[in-house]
Amino acid sequence: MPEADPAGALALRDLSIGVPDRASGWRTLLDVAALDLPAGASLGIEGASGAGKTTLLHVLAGIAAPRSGRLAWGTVELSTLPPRARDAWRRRHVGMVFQDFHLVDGLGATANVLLPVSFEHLRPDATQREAAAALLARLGVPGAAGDVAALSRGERQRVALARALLFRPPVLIADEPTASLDPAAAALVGDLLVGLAAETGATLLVATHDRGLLGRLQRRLRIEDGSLVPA
Ligand SMILES: Nc1ncnc2c1ncn2[C@@H]1O[C@H](COP(=O)(O)OP(=O)(O)OP(=O)(O)O)[C@@H](O)[C@H]1O
Repeated sequence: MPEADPAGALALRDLSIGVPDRASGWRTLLDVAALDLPAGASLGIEGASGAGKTTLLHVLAGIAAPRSGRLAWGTVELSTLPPRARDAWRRRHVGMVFQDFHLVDGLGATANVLLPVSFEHLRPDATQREAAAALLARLGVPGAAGDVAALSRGERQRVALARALLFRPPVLIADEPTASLDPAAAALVGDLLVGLAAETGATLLVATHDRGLLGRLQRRLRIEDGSLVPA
């Protein structure tokens, strides 16, 4: 097992998370007094629909800002960074996997895996192409050049997983990654997600209702009545 990158250690203090609200201006979804995760750990987050799982993951990924409090990954105080600096941090440190894959139809699997390189306004080099092809082969995705629209849902999620892992990020965040898959595909994607996070030393955060996937994670918390409680 590789040593986990210290950039993947999470520390939250007095964090308050919510969403804009038309009537009151702001609706708090979740308050976290303290949460620490060592680099390389895995955490599952449960909670009823609308509890705030996605909002929490977005804050932890730096997509959205907390209302107040401290959020640090390693030595980076993410909660103090302006949006552009948060985006730059996220591109270098976080791999994201979503329930609905976020693939670009019309492109092949390899091209989809290489999309983060294009987001940096760069052309993928030979090493990156080889890394993408190797990941897809490792994940058992057939026909890397063919249109991803022709792939099964489980195969599409494996392409999304390869894309999240391309830069071997210290943090892997997955939002209901198995929810739209049949049981066999969900089990395979769950195994790969947990296995590859462990193999690369990444800290893994997963919001999910999938009991099988939750059972493979080291720690489980539940959003209940605006707090994070042991699940
Ligand atoms: N940008 C936004 N503006 C206003 N309200 C929002 C915004 N994003 C989410 N919400 C609301 O915040 C609440 C929490 O949403 P969130 O998507 O985080 O929940 P969730 O636990 O992930 O739910 P699900 O399991 O259904 O995906 C919901 O009531 C949602 O409608």
